[in-house]
Amino acid sequence: MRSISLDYTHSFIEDYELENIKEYINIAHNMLHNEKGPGSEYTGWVNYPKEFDIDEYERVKLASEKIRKNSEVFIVIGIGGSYLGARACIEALNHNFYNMLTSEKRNGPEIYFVGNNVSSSYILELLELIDGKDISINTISKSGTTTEPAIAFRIFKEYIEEKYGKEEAKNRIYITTDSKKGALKELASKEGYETFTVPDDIGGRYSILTSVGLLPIAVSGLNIDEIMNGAKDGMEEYGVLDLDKNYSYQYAAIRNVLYRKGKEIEMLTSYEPSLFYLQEWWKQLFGESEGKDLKGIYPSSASFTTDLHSLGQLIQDGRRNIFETVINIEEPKVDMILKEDKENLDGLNFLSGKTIDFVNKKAFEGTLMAHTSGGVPNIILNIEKMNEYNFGKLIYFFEKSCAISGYLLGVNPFNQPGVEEYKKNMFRLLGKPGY
Ligand SMILES: O=P(O)(O)OC[C@H]1O[C@](O)(CO)[C@@H](O)[C@@H]1O
Repeated sequence: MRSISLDYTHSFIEDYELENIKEYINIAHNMLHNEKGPGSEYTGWVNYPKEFDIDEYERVKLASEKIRKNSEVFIVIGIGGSYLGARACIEALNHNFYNMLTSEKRNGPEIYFVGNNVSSSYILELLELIDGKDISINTISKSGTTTEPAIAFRIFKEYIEEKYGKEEAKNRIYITTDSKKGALKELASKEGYETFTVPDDIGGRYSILTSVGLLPIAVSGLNIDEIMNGAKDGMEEYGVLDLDKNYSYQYAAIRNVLYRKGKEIEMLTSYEPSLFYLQEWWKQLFGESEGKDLKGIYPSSASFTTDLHSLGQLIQDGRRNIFETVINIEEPKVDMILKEDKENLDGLNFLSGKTIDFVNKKAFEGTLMAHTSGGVPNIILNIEKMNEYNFGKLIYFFEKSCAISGYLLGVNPFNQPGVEEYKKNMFRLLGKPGY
């Protein structure tokens, strides 16, 4: 039994439909593995779990230990692929109320993310929140020129220098950026900050398993060795060119078949609120990779049962253009049994002796029945338990299926030319020289 498995028996897809697409999967696999497809210069993530720079990896661990010792607050500055992966992992695997725990219980600094918007209230209220606490910051930007994190870094650099002085600030500022170029690289070299690299051949949205994700994840106390072990096993399991055995390729194939049948919206759902940022990370991965050349599945997400009371109506009875992919965590982190109540005023005694997760699983089963009876195809991704190992494997599962899916669609899954449009307009409106 594999720790992550895919069940497409509720997707309304017949085996022969997958059989029909097998040859295209083979082509996509060869394009990716032989570096013959568009964007092949950004496929360094494919072998990364086995070929990463061990010296840098050890430096990440040392830096994380130092930060855990000298900081009550750790600030992660970055946007898109430069923060979503770390946030997804930290939230999925740590306590649901991590930042609110006492420091003894949390066993690591509070972690906040900034530079992923341009909200003055957000930035200033964060500064207010951390006032008086010892902090370190990690600015992450592959290009080193993205406006949102650049503004946040300017503000937090000044804050930290005023608080500690320029010399001590150097012990508390960590930069993750390109190995050679960009404003951030230049600034880091000039100021003498400890620097980590985003490999040249790995784009932002595929970078979670590099220092980009690993430093913040390690600061939160999670075991990054286990994450990399999971990714390494994922690399083996999802490298097999056999559609019958490769769940990652099955996921790519099923999405493609559904898209051709007019299912243009995919909703990634979960019954664990701690997976909210995993869903956000997934949206960037698939949205930026596939949404181009007037094509692409629209990646959306929902948190159940919460959103069953809002979006549920639309899914059940609205336009039939949606399919769902459900992340089903088989074993919850913790659980409790519901007790018998003598008076039973709420009428819930029929549940006594059952666990809360039992109720959650029945909600999942009931929703699956309802939505499939409403004609909504469901793909189920069963994950035995959300731990570091399975998280690393899941990341690799999605990255691999996204690349294959992009090639099946006939797009370059590794560029994002459309993102530039808003930036150009914003710069022009702000009066940036050259725009
Ligand atoms: O790491 P950078 O260069 O700051 O880019 C951040 C994000 O901005 C984008 O380039 C565009 O949104 C993403 O692809 C990337 O993840």
